[in-house]
Amino acid sequence: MSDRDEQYQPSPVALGWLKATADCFVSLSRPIHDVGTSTARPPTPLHTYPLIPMRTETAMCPRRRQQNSESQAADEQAGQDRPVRFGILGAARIGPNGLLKPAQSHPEAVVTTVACRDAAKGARYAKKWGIPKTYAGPKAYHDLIADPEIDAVYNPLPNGLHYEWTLRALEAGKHVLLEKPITSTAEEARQIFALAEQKGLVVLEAMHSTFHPATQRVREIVLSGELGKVKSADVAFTLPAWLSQFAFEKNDVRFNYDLAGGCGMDMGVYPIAAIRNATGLDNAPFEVTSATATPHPSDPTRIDRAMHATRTEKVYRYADGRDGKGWTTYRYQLEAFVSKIRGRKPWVWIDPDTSVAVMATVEQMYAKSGLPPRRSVHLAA
Ligand SMILES: NC(=O)C1=CN([C@@H]2O[C@H](COP(=O)(O)OP(=O)(O)OC[C@H]3O[C@@H](n4cnc5c(N)ncnc54)[C@H](OP(=O)(O)O)[C@@H]3O)[C@@H](O)[C@H]2O)C=CC1
Ligand SMILES: O=C1OC[C@@H](O)[C@H](O)[C@H]1O
Repeated sequence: MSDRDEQYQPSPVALGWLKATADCFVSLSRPIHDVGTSTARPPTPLHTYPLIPMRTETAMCPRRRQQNSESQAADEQAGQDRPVRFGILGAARIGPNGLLKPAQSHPEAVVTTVACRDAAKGARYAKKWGIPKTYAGPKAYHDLIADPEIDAVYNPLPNGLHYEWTLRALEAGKHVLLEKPITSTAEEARQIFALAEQKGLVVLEAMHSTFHPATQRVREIVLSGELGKVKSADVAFTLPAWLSQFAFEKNDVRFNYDLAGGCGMDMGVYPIAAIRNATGLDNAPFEVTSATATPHPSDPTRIDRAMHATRTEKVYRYADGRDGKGWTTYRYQLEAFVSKIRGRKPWVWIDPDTSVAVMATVEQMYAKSGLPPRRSVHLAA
């Protein structure tokens, strides 16, 4: 086993995630006996970046000194000499896992601000997570987006608000880490990426599962052809009903049609993204030939709940015994997002066309199932 191999051995944590949430079953023409080890090199939780770029200023000639102070000024202007400053739109439940905890171990990311419509809730959230600045009230989201001391916005609003608030953030010159599902329609996703490109800003759909090394390893194995050609693929994401009642409130945003809820939106995007990723069909048009929705009792003609399939996967371990101490998918995702903002090449990236393609598949799924299309909404404030 080479040094490179030791860097990466998928962990049981990763496979636990795959088993519990998104089983990806790719049927290959040869049986899986031994899938080998990764040739790719994911970022390791052990590496660090210098926070402040090192500058040595010994006896410089005046010309050099001038150039140096110019480039220093440019760096400062671009904010390259300090961490990316994040603001969160809404005191959302996903905030801690999605950004706050990953940022604690990322030397180039800091969450400085949260905006919450309710002042007391916002203050509790800020205190609990050590966020120095809070905006509250009906203009809170506007205030956060207009804040010149924020470089990137994390948008974990309900699905139906993803589109509007991401466009607003981009218009204000902020990079956006945007929760899944990216938007309510594929066309909205296209518009978001078009605006980001026009403004030279980074938008990433927070499809965190894509960023785990185990996910990338599955892709690598399948695409290498070492196990033969793909014959079929079967992916499912399930949440046990007994857990659902603890995880979600009765009026949860997931079950709210007016906020673009529904299981296909909330959980369906993961299997669609996983199957695209594992088979390398990232942006290929998929034809949804049939879809059947199980109605949700709260809104049976518009909201769907889940069906599921299961699959057991082989268990992998870190060669160096780092079991359980590796990064979460969200942390790998933040690594990629910050790298992109800083002009480095992220180890894994989600192509805008892939996010659009996933959304197009979701749209087709709803159309085939007979449920109405999801729509984005505008916040009154
Ligand atoms: N990547 C992942 O693993 C996960 C991603 N998600 C995604 O994150 C998003 C939010 O999910 P979750 O954190 O569970 O949701 P929450 O209900 O906890 O948070 C949503 C936030 O949206 C704000 N909001 C603004 N307008 C409304 C409105 N009309 N009704 C309700 N809330 C509103 C609220 O902010 P305020 O504080 O201002 O009241 C609230 O905190 C979804 O898009 C979901 O798909 C969710 C869970 C996991
Ligand atoms: O990862 C997740 O797990 C449960 C879902 O309801 C949630 O929104 C999703 O992103």
